[in-house]
Amino acid sequence: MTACEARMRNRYRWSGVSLLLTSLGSYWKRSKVAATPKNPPTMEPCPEAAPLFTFGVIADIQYADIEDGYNFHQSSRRYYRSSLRLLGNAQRRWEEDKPSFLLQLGDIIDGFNKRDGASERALEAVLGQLRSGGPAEVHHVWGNHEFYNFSRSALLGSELNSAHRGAESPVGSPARADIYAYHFTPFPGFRFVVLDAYDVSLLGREEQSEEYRRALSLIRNHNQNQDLNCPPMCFGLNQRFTMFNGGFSQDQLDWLHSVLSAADENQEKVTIISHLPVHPASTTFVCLAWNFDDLLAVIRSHRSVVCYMAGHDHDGGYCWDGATGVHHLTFEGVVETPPDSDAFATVFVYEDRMVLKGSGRTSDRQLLFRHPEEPADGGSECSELSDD
Ligand SMILES: Nc1ncnc2c1ncn2[C@@H]1O[C@H](COP(=O)(O)OP(=O)(O)O)[C@@H](O)[C@H]1O
Repeated sequence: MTACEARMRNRYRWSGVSLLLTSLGSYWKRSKVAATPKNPPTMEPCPEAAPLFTFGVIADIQYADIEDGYNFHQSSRRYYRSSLRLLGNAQRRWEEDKPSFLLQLGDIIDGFNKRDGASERALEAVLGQLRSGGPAEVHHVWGNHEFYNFSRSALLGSELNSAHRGAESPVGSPARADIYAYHFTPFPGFRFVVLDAYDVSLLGREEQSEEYRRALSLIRNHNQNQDLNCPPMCFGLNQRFTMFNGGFSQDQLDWLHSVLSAADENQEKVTIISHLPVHPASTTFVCLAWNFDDLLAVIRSHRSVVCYMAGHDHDGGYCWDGATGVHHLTFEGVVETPPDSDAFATVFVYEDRMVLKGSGRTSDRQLLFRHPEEPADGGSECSELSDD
C-alpha cells in the first residue's frame, strides 16, 4: 500500500481530456501551483451595496477531548481538542458579520468519541458552543463520523436533525422518511437543499436491512478488499468505493429533481449542501460520493443550481463547472487546521454573486451566478485553482 498511499492524495483535473486520461489510469499530480483558469469566473469587482443576506460555513470540526493525532496515512496532523477553540474563533467573527444562518457541513465530532464512550459528551460540547454563539439557526449535514458515533435513527431524533427548519412548499420531503434531506428559503429567490450523502451506505444502516444489503452489493462490485475502508485501487475515480463514503438513492435523486424543477420554474438560485463532494475537480477522488455522476446529471438537467458545498476532504478544493455554471466548493476541515490558523467562511449574498470571506486556510472567493450560456472568455472549463 505504500506507493498507493503516497499517490492517494494526488489531485486530478477534470475536463473531457483529463477524464479520458483518467480512465486510462493516468493522473495529474496534486500541486500547490495547480493550473489557474485563464479567466476564472471570480475576478470581478466587489459590490458595494449591502448583501441580501449572509451565512456562515464550517466543516469537519471532528471534536474529541483527546490528544492530537494523524489521519490514516499519517500525512496530516489532527487537532481534536483545538477544533472547539477554532469554532469559537469562527463564532467571534460571525458575531460581527451577523449571518442569518450557519451551515455545519458534517463530521461535527470524531469517531474516536465512540471508542471512548464520549459521543454524547463531545456532541453536547460542540452544540453548547454553537448555541452560545447567538441566534443564527444552524443547518446540520451528516458525515461519516456522525454514523461512527450514532445510529441513523438516533440522529433523526437528535439536535443534529435540523429538517424542522425546512420548508414544505412547493415540494415536501423525500419519499422515504429515513432520508435526511430538506430544503429551505432564507431569502426570496434563494433556496438551499441539504442532501444525505450516506443514504446509500454501509454506515448508519442495520446489517439486517435491505438498505445495507444493497449498499454492500454495490460497494462489493468495485471493492474486493477485506477492509472496505481501503480503496480498491490507487488511481482513478473508483477509489471512491470505500466504506467511509456513500451515495444518493433514486428516491432522493427523484426528490431533488422535483425541488429543482420547482426552483427552475420560480427562477430561484439554489445552493446544495452535503458532506461528500460530487465534482471530481473539487476534491481528491477518494472523497467523492459513490454516485457523484448521478447527482451531477440531476444538477445538469436544471438551470437553478448555482453552488454545491461539501466537506470531507480536509484539504478543501474548488472548481467552476463551465457546463452548468455551478461553483463546487469543498471546505477545509477544522480538525486538520493548526491551532494558530482557522478554517471557516462568511458568505455575503448579492443578486449576481456570493462573496465568500474565508479565514485562515479558507480562501476568499467571488462566486458569480453566471449561467453557462454566458461563459467567461476561456473560463468555461472546470479547472482547479491553487489552494492558496
Ligand atoms: N486507505 C485506508 N485503508 C484502510 N482504512 C482506511 C483508509 N483510509 C481511511 N481508513 C479508515 O477509514 C475510517 C475513516 O477515515 P478517516 O480518515 O477518519 O475519515 P475522515 O477523513 O472522514 O476523517 C477510519 O477508520 C480510517 O482508519
